[in-house]
Amino acid sequence: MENWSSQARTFAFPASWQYAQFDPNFHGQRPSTPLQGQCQLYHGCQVPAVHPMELLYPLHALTLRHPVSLAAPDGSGIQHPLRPCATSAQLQSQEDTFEDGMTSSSDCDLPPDGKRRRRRRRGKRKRTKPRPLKKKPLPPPEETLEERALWGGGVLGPLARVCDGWACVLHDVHRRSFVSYRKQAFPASTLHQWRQTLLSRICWRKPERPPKEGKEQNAPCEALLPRSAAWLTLPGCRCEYQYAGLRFPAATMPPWFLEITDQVAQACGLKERPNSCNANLYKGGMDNVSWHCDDEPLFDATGRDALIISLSLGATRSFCLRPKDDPFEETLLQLEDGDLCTMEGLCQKHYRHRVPPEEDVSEYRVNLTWRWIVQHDEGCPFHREEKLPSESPPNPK
Ligand SMILES: O=C(O)CCC(=O)C(=O)O
Ligand SMILES: [Fe+2]
Repeated sequence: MENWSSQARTFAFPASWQYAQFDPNFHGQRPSTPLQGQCQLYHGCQVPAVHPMELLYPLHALTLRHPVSLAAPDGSGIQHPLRPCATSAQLQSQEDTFEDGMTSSSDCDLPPDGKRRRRRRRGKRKRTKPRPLKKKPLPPPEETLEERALWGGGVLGPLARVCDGWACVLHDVHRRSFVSYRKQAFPASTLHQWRQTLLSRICWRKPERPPKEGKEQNAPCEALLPRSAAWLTLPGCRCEYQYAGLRFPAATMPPWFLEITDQVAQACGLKERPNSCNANLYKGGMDNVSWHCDDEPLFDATGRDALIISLSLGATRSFCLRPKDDPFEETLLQLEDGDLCTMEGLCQKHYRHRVPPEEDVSEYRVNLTWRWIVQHDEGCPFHREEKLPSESPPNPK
């Protein structure tokens, strides 16, 4: 259990936040630290943010009601762990306000077969103004954890419930979506070494399109992905990872990468090693990943419970999640060096997530997200005609 008073930090709430909502399960107890500002804020209740106010709060995660224009605090000396997600100009941009984040660079643009289709233009002009965010009806309830246990990587989840050191960030039974979070699972020296090795030994790719014919010879290439990435699988697997119209062939996890994988698996209490990992390199604050869900057929994460485990190394970046049916309910997490974070259950079916651009960040960040391939590509030696069966917990004794 976290100690509230020793971890208290000060940050500012801009007036434009309509609500701040704390997940009652997040720390499991009310803060003893007094809150500065015009209203009391307790665990598990919503309060209108009347005016920019300061809170003394040991906060790791926050669920917000839009609009989330995170103004930088202007008072000097205020420590601000919730840094602005973007400049106000960027907040006005399509990226932030599109209903579905379906910008041309969005990673969730692909149909389920993974092939990008050209949309036919019917003489309509390209939309220049963002479509307003819209709340949709709540989807029907998913099976509860009592009705069907959450079973991933050989553990009965959510991880925050069963594994020491983990905190709950999101516990959405209705949408069977859970996010767990763990700090300081590894010593600083290990993190430093992992980061150096990953930076130098992963074959990072940043796909680009060369300038169109007729353009100047040394005109810059167009970046097709706002970050660098790599895709790793267990030895023998040759599944490609396709997203955003791009294809990442499998690189086999080398022994040093398997070592990192196993240490992370141990910190999660896993009984089984994940069989793939998507790696992202953010070379500065403008590298980002837009709203998307990891719904590629390889993982079948919208059809069954899926566990995705993320390790962050280097720069602190914001990680945001919001339900597909309610883009106004946003959960914001600051992922710091060494932080572990999961997405569990049907998170990919019901939520989208992103790492927004942050102008004030200059350091590199490496992020590894381990997953389980359950439907191997046809060209992969592990391919089977039928999908692998869903995991199920052992029979109760
Ligand atoms: O960098 C992150 O924290 C998220 C990466 C992500 O969403 C992905 O690889 O699908
Ligand atoms: Fe993702």
